[in-house]
Amino acid sequence: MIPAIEISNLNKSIGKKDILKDISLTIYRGEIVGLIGHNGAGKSTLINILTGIKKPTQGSFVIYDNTGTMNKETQKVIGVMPDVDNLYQDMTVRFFLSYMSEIKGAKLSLQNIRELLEQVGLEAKLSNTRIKALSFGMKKKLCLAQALVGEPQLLILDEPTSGLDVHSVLHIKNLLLKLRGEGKTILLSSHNMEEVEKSCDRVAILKSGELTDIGTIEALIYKRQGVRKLIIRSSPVVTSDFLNQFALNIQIISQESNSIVIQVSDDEDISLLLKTLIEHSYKVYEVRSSDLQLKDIILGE
Ligand SMILES: Nc1ncnc2c1ncn2[C@@H]1O[C@H](COP(=O)(O)OP(=O)(O)OP(=O)(O)O)[C@@H](O)[C@H]1O
Repeated sequence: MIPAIEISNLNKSIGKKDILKDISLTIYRGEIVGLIGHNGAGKSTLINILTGIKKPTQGSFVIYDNTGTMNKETQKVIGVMPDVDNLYQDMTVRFFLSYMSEIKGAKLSLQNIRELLEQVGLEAKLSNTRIKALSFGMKKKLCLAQALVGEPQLLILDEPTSGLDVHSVLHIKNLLLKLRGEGKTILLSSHNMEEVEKSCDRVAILKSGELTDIGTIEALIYKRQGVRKLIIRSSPVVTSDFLNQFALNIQIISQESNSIVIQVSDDEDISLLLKTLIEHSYKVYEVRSSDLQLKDIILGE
């Protein structure tokens, strides 16, 4: 695995306030990493440091073999979404994208602009519209289109889907997965835990400026929960006597009037349980995971 971003002992203080505390983190090429944490945890500050908007107080980082500050080489490698408020409101969409591509040393044809807009889910006919006439969601997609100018190897995206409708969120998620398939690296911050669960390979958790954990979602959940749990709703409800009678290697953790929560360590045990229930004319209405989700992890932080 080759690193795309290597952050070493990064600190950021403003006045007497420590905003980022000793962050060390490696993001590998070709992965999507989600940066999550409460409001004020330091996500935007970290992203702003990596994208050259803010300077760290201490520590260093390497992006695609370029150390520290944003130079021309790094700029070519990174695609960054600007803040919606920083868009040039009087420019047309087309002029804005051409202008931004020139800054990056890329040249966009009208066809390239149309393709970029379509990629982010904007209609190509919007290319002659002034930015101030776009809705918030459209502006947000334009910001993403700008990040994609020049086909950068690394995308650093601060809340790319906040404020977007469900279709657009899905569209952007699929776009990010497609880009990852092409070998791009993506670091994104988000409060949308479902989006993070569905698109990120690993998740980094920031809490009050500290990196408290990083790993795959499964690893983060397993670390906190330790075991796999399933809810089974059936008629009649399954009892421990039933499990003992058939020597099923399953432990009941809790029981409701119409369902049980079981702890399992092997998929085969689930299969055997369901088979036994059906053979004994049990009606199984629902089998679902009661595993923690990312939102539970954040709530527990
Ligand atoms: N210019 C500044 N001066 C003083 N404090 C600041 C400044 N910018 C950010 N902070 C503080 O730094 C901390 C981290 O802010 P940051 O915007 O990085 O958090 P975040 O995790 O992105 O939050 P959110 O999820 O709300 O966007 C907050 O406590 C914030 O008040």
